[in-house]
Amino acid sequence: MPTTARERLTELLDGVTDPGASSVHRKLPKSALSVAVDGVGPLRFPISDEQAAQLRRLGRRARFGRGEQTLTDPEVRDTWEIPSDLVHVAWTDAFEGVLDGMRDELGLPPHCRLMPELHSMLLYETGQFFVAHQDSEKDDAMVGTLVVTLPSAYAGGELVIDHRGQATKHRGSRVNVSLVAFYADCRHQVLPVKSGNRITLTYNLLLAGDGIGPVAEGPLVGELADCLHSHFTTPVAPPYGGRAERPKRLAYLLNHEYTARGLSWSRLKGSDAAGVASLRAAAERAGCEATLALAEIQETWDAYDPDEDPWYREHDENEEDPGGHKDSGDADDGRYVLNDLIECTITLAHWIGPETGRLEQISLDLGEAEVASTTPTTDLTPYSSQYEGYMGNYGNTLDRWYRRAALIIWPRSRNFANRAESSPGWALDELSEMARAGEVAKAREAAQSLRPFWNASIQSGRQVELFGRALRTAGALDDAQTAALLLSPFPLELLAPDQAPALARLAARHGDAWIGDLLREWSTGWGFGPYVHAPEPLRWLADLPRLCATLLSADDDTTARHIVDLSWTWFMDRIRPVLVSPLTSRSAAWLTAHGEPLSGIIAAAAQTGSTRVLDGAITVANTGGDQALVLVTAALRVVKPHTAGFGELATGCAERIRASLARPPRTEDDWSIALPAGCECELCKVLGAFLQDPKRRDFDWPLAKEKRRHVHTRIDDAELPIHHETRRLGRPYTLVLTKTEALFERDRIARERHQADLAWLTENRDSFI
Ligand SMILES: O=C(O)CCC(=O)C(=O)O
Ligand SMILES: [Fe+2]
Repeated sequence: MPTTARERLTELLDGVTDPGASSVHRKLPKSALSVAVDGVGPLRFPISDEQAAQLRRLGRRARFGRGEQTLTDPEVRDTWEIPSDLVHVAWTDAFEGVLDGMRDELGLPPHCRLMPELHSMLLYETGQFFVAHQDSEKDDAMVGTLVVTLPSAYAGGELVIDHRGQATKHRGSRVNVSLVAFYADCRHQVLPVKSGNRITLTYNLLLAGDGIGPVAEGPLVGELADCLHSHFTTPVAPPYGGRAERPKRLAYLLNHEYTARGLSWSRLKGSDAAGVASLRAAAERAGCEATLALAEIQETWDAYDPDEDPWYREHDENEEDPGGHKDSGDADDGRYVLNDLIECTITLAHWIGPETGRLEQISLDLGEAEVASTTPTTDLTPYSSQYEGYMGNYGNTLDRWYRRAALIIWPRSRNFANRAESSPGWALDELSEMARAGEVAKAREAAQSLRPFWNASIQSGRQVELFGRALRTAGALDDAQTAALLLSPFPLELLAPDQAPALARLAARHGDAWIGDLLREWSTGWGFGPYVHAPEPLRWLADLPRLCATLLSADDDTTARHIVDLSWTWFMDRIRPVLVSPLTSRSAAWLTAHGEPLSGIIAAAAQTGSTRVLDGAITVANTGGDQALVLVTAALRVVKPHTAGFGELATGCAERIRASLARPPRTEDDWSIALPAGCECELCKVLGAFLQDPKRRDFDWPLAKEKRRHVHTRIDDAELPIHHETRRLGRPYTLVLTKTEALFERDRIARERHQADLAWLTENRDSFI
């Protein structure tokens, strides 16, 4: 007994839509067609070995498509293709009738016609084959393929058509013409020919006329409309708790597969035509809108590889081995054993724009309660899959990706909000359009309906492109609260100089508090940890002077100063932990990479007169350790000569380097090393004392495993010039520490670097102002 409206709807559709065949087979007498090939003459049926040999001489190795490419690979496709401009085919009238019969059996509406378009003539000699594949749609109107096998004597070479795990084998004949038509989404293959020659003509089947299915008669449409009504009025609790809400839409997944090119109201395959026609009529009756869409589906299964030894997996304690990570393509997919479906996400990626009628890119995640289908996704073949072996934190998984078409239905009352959620760019343009037409109040009200999902839709969409549109729309709607709503989801680093004037206009209109709040919100997205590699905001900071110059020339000092302030705060939060960590090769490289953003902030601070920032930078340079010196030197190295803001920094920096050089160099017998702060434990006290002692070079230290590990880690993290080794003798083992010559080498290199920096600073003294 179906319980939800969705289940009732699925059952109704399942009951009335005749699934139609996915492939159909006919035999015709050999008199049904005549074929002549230039250079060979008329073919005589059954085709003799001699004529086959003549065809072979005209043939080229057949190619096949993969994605955008056309390839030859005899491992995939081993057959000869006779150039189709040499081939002339004449059918008797019987052919028309056969095509109409095939159309009906495939479940296509009676008022349209299948139009065959000769694609190629193929010759399979003994041993030749074509592995499983799906034909590409070579024309927008193409719905399937027709394979005509000409009469000849051969064995093997069966055409195997797969549909939802069911394989149908078709054999040709010595005396008859054999015709097989199938939908373009069926995978098929030609098994190796065991003896003789197999000769086929392949046709693209185009659908002519309006293929929109008939709307079922009787009570069905009314019943479906009732289901839709109850679906949209019954709140559903989310699977992981929370408040029950009414579903916003219903996505009915179609039975056949469609490519972006082939998705069209008038070219639906088999049962889909009738199902969609009835459901669309029901949507109309229930006051709903409907359109066709393409969904990306990802399933994650708890799965295992029966060939993998489970004992080995569970008992493997080898620390060196991070676990068996293995990728596999779909060819391997079938060998895994599936346990539970852990997760399934369905995202709409394209739809036929309800207004434009054209395929548009969208991005919208569907909830479980928003999806219905008569064909379970597991019956289909994934277009890609990946097996992930045991990774330590949870078991093995098999990910599978599918593409499915869907009819999306939503209540007309939610038209604006629903479409906006799938396509935020459309929503922004639509709001601007309303405002331009003088309907500003209506536009503001519509904008309010975006609130529940606006952040999420913008963050999953193409933000760069949407940002400019959001600024324009916020201007057109001319209301502080609405503008804040529309703009809040964006990150600050999207703000480019050419958008600065639009932002300055909004700031002037809505006031200092408004722009302050907005900028603060934009900058909270910058929550990166100190070692996360995040080049985008850094590049944006380096370019800050250009942005500020544009704002200043638009007379917006306040916004410019706010931005410099927020940038400095963010930058310092990011840099602070590294300034107090040991200076290692890794942290030095990281700090150097921050020189350019720092110079951007300082130059912008000088432009905007932000003394807090300028003073802050000087304090860091004068009071920070060697780490700060690395950072500030890197910043000075990249500033353009005569950029304001750097004079005092350059002087302070030079003084500190001079002071450091004035200290006497390490003497030959001084082996003392400072252990950086960071741990106060007993072990570190012992380690620190050994390091500090200028006389001691070696230390044999009996220590248990965990303790040895702690000491290693301290030494390695700080890149100290100490060699460490475990002598595996006695209990506990002995950790052998030895100070290395690198200690002196490093000192020498540091002095040389200081000398070079000082010389450079002195030489360029006048360019820092
Ligand atoms: O030769 C056949 O039976 C089928 C050939 C085929 O699958 C193709 O050309 O795509
Ligand atoms: Fe094919």
